[in-house]
Amino acid sequence: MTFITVHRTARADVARARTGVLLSNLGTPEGTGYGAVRRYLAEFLSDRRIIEASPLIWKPILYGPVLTFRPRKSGAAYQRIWHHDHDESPLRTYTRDQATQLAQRLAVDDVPVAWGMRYGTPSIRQALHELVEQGCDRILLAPLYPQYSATTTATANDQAFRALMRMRNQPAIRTLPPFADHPAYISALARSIDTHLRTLDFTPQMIVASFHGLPKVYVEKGDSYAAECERTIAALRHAMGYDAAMMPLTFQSRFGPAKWLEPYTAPFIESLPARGITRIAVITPGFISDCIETLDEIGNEARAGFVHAGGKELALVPCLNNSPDCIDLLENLVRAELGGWLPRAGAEGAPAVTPST
Ligand SMILES: C=CC1=C(C)c2cc3[nH]c(cc4nc(cc5[nH]c(cc1n2)c(C)c5CCC(=O)O)C(CCC(=O)O)=C4C)c(C)c3C=C
Ligand SMILES: [Fe+2]
Ligand SMILES: [Fe+2]
Repeated sequence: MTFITVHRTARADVARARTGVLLSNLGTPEGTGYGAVRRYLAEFLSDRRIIEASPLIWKPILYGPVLTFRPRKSGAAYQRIWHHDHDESPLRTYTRDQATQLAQRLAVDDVPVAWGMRYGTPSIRQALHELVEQGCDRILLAPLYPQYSATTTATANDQAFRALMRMRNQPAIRTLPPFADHPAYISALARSIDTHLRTLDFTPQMIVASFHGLPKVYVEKGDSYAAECERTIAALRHAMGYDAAMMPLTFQSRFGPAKWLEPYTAPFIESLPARGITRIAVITPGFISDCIETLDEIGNEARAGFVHAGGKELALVPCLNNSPDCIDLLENLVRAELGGWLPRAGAEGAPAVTPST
């Protein structure tokens, strides 16, 4: 193996002792065109944490029908939700904003914050090197998923450890645990839902909580994701005073022919008008940032299906995104995890950090 020597790595110079935070998220294509979306999907769907099937079986399917047809369909969906002013996806805008604002909160403790994407750019490797180059010898990896899944949290951390494998002087590492029913997450969610519902000119008869789905077999093999979604929704119902009939749990984003977690969001929503439920709100507590899954799959596709089935109103409640509540939450989670690593600025033998060249 070739080791990468990053300039200003920590151990060679203890005077540069510093703690950093790396926020990671899933990733997103560079553009909405066929080529950009194909490159993104090829990287995403080649991850063995995402598709566990043998590559001998999966690769011909991936490089055959999937990467021939899916980029056009997904590209059109990205185009509908694209942040054209910044020429980037919403997930990218919100993740960057979260990192920038969290960095402002942590500047007082001299803790830099970098952000990276599991698929696409900026990569988790780039973000890690950015922190090491700023003299960080202690790094908190913070995958921005409230509920753990091997397909999200674990693969984000794997990617950071792949980059660490190539460093001669590794920083010390901590990872942020999932925060499915953390009181700070539940109260931020409850407050944002409540605030949004007050802006509506109708009272929803039901608040559907739609989470990203997962193949059932992954859960049967031990992925704790489904149990974590249950924990989120139980805590949220409790906090908001709703029962399961008023706030049902559903799963979206099924991909491929296998069985995924049920009930599926789209058919569930489409069944409601026949039961006299024509005015609903949808929340997506498996995402802290709006993305193609929330804005297009729910905000466009599910809404169209609901209206087609006789529904009158569907209000999509925004994710926490770059709201002050979201930054408060991230600061709260991160500071709790940095216990014992802060404060070090001004500690004896730890002079101020001044990156050298
Ligand atoms: C094919 C299998 C997939 C698994 C397993 C999966 C798990 C999973 N994903 C998220 C969060 C997000 N997924 C997003 C997009 C997305 N997801 C899949 C497939 C799987 N996800 C695909 C193919 C795509 C791309 C879009 C599309 O073509 O439909 C996103 C949004 C990214 C964006 O740029 O907006 C997020 C976020 C979770 C939480 C999860 C398991 C729990
Ligand atoms: Fe996904
Ligand atoms: Fe989707």
